[in-house]
Amino acid sequence: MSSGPFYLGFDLSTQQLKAIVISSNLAVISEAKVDFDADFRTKYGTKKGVRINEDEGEVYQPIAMWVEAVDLVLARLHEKGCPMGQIKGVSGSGQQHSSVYWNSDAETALKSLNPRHTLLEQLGGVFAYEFAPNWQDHSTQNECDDFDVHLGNPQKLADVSGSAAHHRFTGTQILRMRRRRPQVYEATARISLCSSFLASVFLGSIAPFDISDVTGMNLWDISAETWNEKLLGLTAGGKEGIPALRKKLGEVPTDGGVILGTVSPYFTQRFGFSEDCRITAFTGDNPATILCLPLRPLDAIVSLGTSSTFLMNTPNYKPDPSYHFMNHPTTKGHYMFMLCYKNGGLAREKVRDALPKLAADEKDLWASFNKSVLETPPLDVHKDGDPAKLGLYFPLPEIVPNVQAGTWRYTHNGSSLTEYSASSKLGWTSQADARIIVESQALSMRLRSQNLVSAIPGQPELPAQPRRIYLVGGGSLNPAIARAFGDVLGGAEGVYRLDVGGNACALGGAYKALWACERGDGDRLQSFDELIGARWKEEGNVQKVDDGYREREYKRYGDVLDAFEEMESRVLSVAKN
Ligand SMILES: Nc1ncnc2c1ncn2[C@@H]1O[C@H](COP(=O)(O)OP(=O)(O)O)[C@@H](O)[C@H]1O
Ligand SMILES: O=C(CO)[C@@H](O)[C@H](O)COP(=O)(O)O
Repeated sequence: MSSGPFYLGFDLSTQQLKAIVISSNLAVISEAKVDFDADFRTKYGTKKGVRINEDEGEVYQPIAMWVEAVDLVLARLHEKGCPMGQIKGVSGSGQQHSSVYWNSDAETALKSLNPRHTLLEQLGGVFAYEFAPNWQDHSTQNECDDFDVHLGNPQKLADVSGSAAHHRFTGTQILRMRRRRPQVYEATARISLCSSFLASVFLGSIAPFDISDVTGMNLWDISAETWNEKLLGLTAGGKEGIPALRKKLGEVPTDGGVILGTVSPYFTQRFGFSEDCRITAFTGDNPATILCLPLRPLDAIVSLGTSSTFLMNTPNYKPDPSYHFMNHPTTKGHYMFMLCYKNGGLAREKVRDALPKLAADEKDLWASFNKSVLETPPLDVHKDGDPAKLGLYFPLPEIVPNVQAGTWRYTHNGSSLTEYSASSKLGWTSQADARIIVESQALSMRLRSQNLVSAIPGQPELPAQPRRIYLVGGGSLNPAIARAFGDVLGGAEGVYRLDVGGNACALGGAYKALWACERGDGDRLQSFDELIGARWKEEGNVQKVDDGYREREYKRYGDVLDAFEEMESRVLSVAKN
């Protein structure tokens, strides 16, 4: 094992709490995780990590479950022999947008944690609301409507805050909390995001928001680097409510590498952390993902977790209501471009579960799904003249585009788009669905990112496309998905999978802790890219899993992009009527 110092990164995602420990030279030393459904079974009443109130569109998670998971994941790291005493810095990530409402006892309780008792025993009573709205929550349509008009229109809101109003964005969630549960809003002393909640537990004091994660709230003015007064007024119910809301939100340090303090004595005494182990700002899971490798402009990351996201690092701020721009978590003047789909992993699982079972499925849950994807030709066009198949598979209401749940199947014969009907002579098998859902997710990403890609320097003969596509998240383990994403999205240098693919956000968190602790200062201050870029080696960290750009396929999918867009608008216009 390498010798210390070591750095610890967390990821508090929808279904799990993951931890990863790395050395200064970026070697992975130890990993552990808690899976909410598997480890806590029925204790918290969650399914796929969340609870749902269908009537109101609320999707939420018990905070007690997160609190209990912190002790458990650390106990697991400890049992594995992880040298806790040599951990010099801690950071991490949390699912974005999710909010925690602390009451006025919280600060004192965090400061006086007793290592002889569990966190859960001591933090049970410090929340004004015992649940955290999950990013899949869609209870805030009225609040989104209010946000979208408050600065004039959705584009103006996107210009200021990086995004138009979204159900899961924290500003709309806080506004709904004030309207729907005014007693909770009143009793709330501080509000955290999931990321700053986790940082607070380690710090033993309520931690500020991170400069990147704060841009997932619809409240932060990105260019002014401060809260937007008008949006605070809307959320607080008028000008007079703004000071109280500001207090709940706190100050936001603009430096992503800020050291917040040292670890709470609870962790030194209970798990053997060193007293000088430093806590740095925790960020969102997507911002942390772009920190898991030195990501150049024109590289793209596709995260295939519960949600699917498409991420790029760019110096160009070009906000639009249909996607998100967020502050880069470490690099001032850079932004994270993001598309976020609610129907990612769970939608693919639904299609997978409808397939006829194969013997191979006993060993690999994805065997029949993968066979179907690989044996179905692009767009299910078996021979010249067959129409292309296009579909949208949204078991949950979708974010991109903002449409209700449903499944839609269309065919396109080169000039016209027709809704598929079961009575059509043309067959549409469940095997075709496997290929079409994966293509559809990638086509949506290609459609919306086309203005961000350009010709690759040194390869002017290639059409504009990402240079590399990196796959991360649970679905990155899947070779058939890698192949189909390469077919649709290209990737001039290929499609790569991160070796800790399911743990990319936690790894990005660990790199952030390392950078914050070792970046130096004054004239010797190193940027994240300089520090991590100099230590990061491709070998052992990423594997090429697909060639990416194939001229014929890339063109074939390019030819149906307009039809795909048209299918989305038809679905949207029917949904609106
Ligand atoms: N071999 C695989 N093929 C496709 N999807 C997979 C595979 N293994 C895991 N997954 C998907 O990964 C998802 C979990 O990914 P993960 O990144 O851990 O999620 P999260 O961070 O949202 O909790 C599951 O919903 C599952 O559908
Ligand atoms: O809402 C978003 C991004 O805007 C989601 O990407 C969440 O950040 C959670 O993602 P998982 O990692 O749990 O899938």
